[in-house]
Amino acid sequence: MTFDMENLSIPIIDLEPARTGTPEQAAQVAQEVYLAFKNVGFAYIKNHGVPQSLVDGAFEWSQKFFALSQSDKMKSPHPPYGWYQRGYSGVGREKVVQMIFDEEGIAGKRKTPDVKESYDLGNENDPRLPNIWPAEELIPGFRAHFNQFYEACAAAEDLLLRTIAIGMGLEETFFLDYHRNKTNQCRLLHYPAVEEELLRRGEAERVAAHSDFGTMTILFQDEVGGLEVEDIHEKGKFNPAPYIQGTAVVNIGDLLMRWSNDELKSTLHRVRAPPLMDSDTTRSKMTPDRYSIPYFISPDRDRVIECLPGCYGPDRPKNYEPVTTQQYVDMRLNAIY
Ligand SMILES: O=C(O)CCC(=O)C(=O)O
Ligand SMILES: [Fe+2]
Repeated sequence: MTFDMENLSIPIIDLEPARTGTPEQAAQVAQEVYLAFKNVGFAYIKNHGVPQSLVDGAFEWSQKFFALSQSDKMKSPHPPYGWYQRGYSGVGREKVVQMIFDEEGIAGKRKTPDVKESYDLGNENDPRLPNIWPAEELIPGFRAHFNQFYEACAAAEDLLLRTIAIGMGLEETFFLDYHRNKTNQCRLLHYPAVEEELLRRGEAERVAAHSDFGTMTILFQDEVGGLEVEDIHEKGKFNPAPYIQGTAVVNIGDLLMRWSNDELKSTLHRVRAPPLMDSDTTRSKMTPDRYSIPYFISPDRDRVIECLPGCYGPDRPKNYEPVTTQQYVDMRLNAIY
C-alpha cells in the first residue's frame, strides 16, 4: 500500500524505556506520550507489551468467529440495551453517532448504515456485565484466548496509565488508582467487503466520525487500512492512520479529555475505504474485509471524575461538573444502540 510516512501526523513512540529504562529515560518517554495526547490525541505505540503472538491469535479467532453462520453468531447476542456491551451485534445494529442524544437526531443518522459486525467482551470477573460467550463446542479455545488477551491488554493499560501520569506531573499511580477493576471493553470488529464506491460516496460507512468515550483506547488493526483521524489543524480534514507493524494505535477518550479540562485531546476518527491500491479507478471495486480489535479503557464505574490537579487554576476555570464514570459512559452508550 502506498503511504507517505513523511506526512504521518501521529507520532510513533517506543514505550520500552518506560518499562526497562532509567527514570530519566522513562520521564523522556512520558513527555513524548503526554505531548502526543495533548497535541494529536493519538499515538502509535511500539513495545506496548501485548505479545505479538496474542495479537495474531486474536485476529485468527476473530476471523473464525465471524465466519460462523449467522444463526450460530446470534446464539450469543448483544442484549437490546446500549449499556450492556457484550455479545454479538450483526451488521446495521449499531450506529455510531457523535453526541446526538435526541431520538429524532439518532434516527436521522441511522439512515446511512455502518457496515460492520461486532462481538464485545469484558472482564470475566465483572458482576455487572457478565460475558456472553459463544458455546465452547462451537468455537473451542476462543474464550480462553480472549481471556488471556484481555489480561495482556490490561497490563499494557497499566504501563500507559503510569506513563501518562508521569508526563502530566502527577503521582505515577494516580490513574492506576482509578482503574483497579479493569471494567474495560474489548471489541472484535469485522467490516465485510463492500463496494468501494458506496464508501467513497458516503452511501455506506464503516464507522462514522466519532470520539471514544472512556479514558483511552488501545486499537489493533489489520493491514487493510481505512482508519482516518481528524487533522488537529484543520477541522473536517481526515488523515489516514495506516497499519504499522508492531504497533498499536492508542487514543484518548472523552472522559480523560474532560478529566484533564481539555488538555488531552479526544480526537475524531472514522473508518472509510482504504487508500486506493493502484491507479485503476475505473472498475467498481470491492474493498477487502477488514478486522480490528479496540480495547476501550474506562475508570472504575463508581469513581467521580473531576478536574485533575494541575489542570485548573485562577486563570483556568474548570470546564465541567464532576461526573461518575457510570453516569457518563451509560449516557454515551445508550445513544448508539
Ligand atoms: O476499526 C477501527 O479501526 C476503529 C474502530 C473505532 O474507532 C471504534 O470502534 O471506536
Ligand atoms: Fe473509535
